[in-house]
Amino acid sequence: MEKLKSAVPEVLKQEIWKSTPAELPSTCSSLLDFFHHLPQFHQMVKDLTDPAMALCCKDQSAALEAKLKGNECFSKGDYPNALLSYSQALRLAPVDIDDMEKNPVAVLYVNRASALQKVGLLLECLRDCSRALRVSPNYAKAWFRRGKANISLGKFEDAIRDLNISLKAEISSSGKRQIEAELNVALDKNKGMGSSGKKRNQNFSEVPDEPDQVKLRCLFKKTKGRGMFCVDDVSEASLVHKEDPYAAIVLKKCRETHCHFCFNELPADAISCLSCSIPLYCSDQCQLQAGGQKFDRSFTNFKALEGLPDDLQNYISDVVAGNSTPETGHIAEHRHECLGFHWPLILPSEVVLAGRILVKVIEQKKHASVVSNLIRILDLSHNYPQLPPESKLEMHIYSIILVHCLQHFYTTELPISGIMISKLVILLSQIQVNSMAVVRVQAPEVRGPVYEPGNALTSSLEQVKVGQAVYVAGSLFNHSCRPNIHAYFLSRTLYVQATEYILAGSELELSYGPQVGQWDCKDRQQLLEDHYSFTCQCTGCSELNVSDLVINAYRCTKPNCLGVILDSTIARYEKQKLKLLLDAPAVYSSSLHKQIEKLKGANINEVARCIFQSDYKLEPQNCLVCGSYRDLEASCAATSQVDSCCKRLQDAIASNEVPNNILQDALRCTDLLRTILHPFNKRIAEAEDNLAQAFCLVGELQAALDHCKASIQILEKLYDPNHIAIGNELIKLASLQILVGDSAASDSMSRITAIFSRYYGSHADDIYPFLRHLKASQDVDKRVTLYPLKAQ
Ligand SMILES: C[S@@+](CC[C@H](N)C(=O)[O-])C[C@H]1O[C@@H](n2cnc3c(N)ncnc32)[C@H](O)[C@@H]1O
Repeated sequence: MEKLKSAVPEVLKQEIWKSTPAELPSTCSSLLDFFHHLPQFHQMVKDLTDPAMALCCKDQSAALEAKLKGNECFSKGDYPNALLSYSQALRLAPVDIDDMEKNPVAVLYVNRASALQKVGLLLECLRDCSRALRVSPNYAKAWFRRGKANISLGKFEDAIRDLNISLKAEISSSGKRQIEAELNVALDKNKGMGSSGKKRNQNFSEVPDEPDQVKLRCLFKKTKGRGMFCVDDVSEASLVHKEDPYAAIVLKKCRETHCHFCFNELPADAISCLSCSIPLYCSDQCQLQAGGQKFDRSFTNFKALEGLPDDLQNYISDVVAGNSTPETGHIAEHRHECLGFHWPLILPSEVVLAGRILVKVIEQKKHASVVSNLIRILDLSHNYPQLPPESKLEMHIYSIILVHCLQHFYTTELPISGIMISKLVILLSQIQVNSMAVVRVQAPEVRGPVYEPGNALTSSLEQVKVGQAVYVAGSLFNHSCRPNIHAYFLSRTLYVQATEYILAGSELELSYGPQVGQWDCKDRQQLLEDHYSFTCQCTGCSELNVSDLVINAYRCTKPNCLGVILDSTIARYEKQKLKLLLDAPAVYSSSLHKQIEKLKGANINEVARCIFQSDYKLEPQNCLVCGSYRDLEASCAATSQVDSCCKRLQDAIASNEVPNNILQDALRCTDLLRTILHPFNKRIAEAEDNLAQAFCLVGELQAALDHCKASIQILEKLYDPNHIAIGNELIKLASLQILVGDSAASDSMSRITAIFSRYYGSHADDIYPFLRHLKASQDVDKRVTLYPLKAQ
């Protein structure tokens, strides 16, 4: 990339840097023309698309090597490593579905199934046996292993069928004896079980009914462009929108850990793409959806299995067919990335995502051209004019490279022209503004019962980004730092839920990241400018709110005064909000009144009063209530010393070892912070939270509980008390209360349940499985804890 960039002549670079969307066809044509005459460019495209050089090809000898390593580990009883080696071998092994007798892939699946059975993963073992049988339906060992797994799962009737088929397929007499012995076990157990032996796989959890979605209307407003508005009143916790992505891609850092189609965590029996060694999937269904290929084996009587009764023939057909049914009209998103090309491995995710969108448009093309379809289908906003010059140049270059890579798959359907490239440049900037990060909750480790110390979780619940996706309708929700809706993901489906009662005709606004209570106005605005190139016009950034006044404020020097002292940058932002309010004469009186009422409603009247008493003068360094002066330079220097002490405590917590001197220092520093910062400053909440974790680790649970409460009390001033951030903190509190046997735990649990269902509806327990553990822990007999306890 850098080489191509530096090869571009200065004059052309300047043109591109300054280009507007209208000038794109011309700048794209010029760059395209320049690259067509540049040998370096042709070499780069060749390297990215030459199957002979591909890093992603299947490799028989590497697969064999991994298999042998797996066998070695297995024979030594090292089953976890055997599992890893067999998985690696499966990823690399070419799939030759014509070789049915002793197919190496089928052998690998059975080997992995054996390792899975050894580590107790029976369902995974069963699935791998079925996969082996899809490749080689008369593979006696696979039926045998399947039968054994079914016995362990208590599914004796299935086990008897598997073993009978295995017996028929097996040719050696020693093999037959082994199968017969296992068959006798299954028959005995089935007799003993009576009707319960008929049990089928009950692994599928019931999907709760989803309520009807709310009626939405897309309207245009001068400040934010198009946005989504509700037609009727929307009650709290209603599902307002649900959508599958137009296109999606797993993030590079999650390639080895999450399914490339649904983005769920990969199970131990993950499978790979049939044609290349890059994507990994959690199931046959995801593999099929993404790759569009399937072991297409309609079962016809195989010689070895001839003469079996009809019911067993049907059973074989069921197992061999699997449960993958391709949807009609489905477009496989990975197919074009897969013929030995390795550009999808090298190019940035958003460029590969643009490729997936373009391919979908090509595949959906009915009568119109690709270019006009691209505009019609993806009528999304973009930020091209606001992009930094270097990004404009990079988008030009990546668009040209992408179109050339795609041409190896689509030759005639994809014309390479300045216009085509210009549409791709716009598509890349649309992706930047409109794509959503698909997130998953990082599951905390749930440890054993509370009376078996050494169990732990104090850290906050983290959301990790696993994918990037474009939702066409979902892109029309604007941002607010005080959102009234919340987005979450199940698999790759977007769900949007109302977090409060919303009046008919109101705009439904999501948070693109920063929220009131999390950061101050200046930091929120900065992030939105940097990532999305817009100046936020939401109510959180244009109306006064207590949180923004106190979150980073200093304490008044006068004893007992709760007024805030702001530094000059924050004061500037808050003054701006006041100015907006005072400059709007028509709404002045009612709007000001409403805002002041809201501030009072926050139940910290002392802070709210500062707005009245300052005569609308928000002077930095002076208390907004009494005017007392604070030297902010000295205060800043004092708090930065505190920072290093907090850092030492955090490091100690991370190492699970908190020496007493570090804990005592942290206590002193937190006291010092209280003398400098406003009592509702977020840094005090963070210090209290660290102390809670540290006290927990040293086994002083009551002290931990007190600091945890102190932290939550501050956060409740910064956020709405029903905000999910408070819900997350309450989880820590509840787990501590349960540990010390505090009866207030049940109140905390009720609040947690209410908050999580506002944000996640009936999916809360599925997304946060530890909520179930926490609920179970209320029952003394089953107590578990999520909080870290003193190590034994
Ligand atoms: C994902 S799109 C939302 C739909 C967009 N308004 C449209 O007309 O297509 C994001 C863009 O909407 C605008 N936007 C969203 N929230 C905004 C806000 N709070 N203040 C100002 N502009 C906003 C910005 O132009 C941003 O780049």
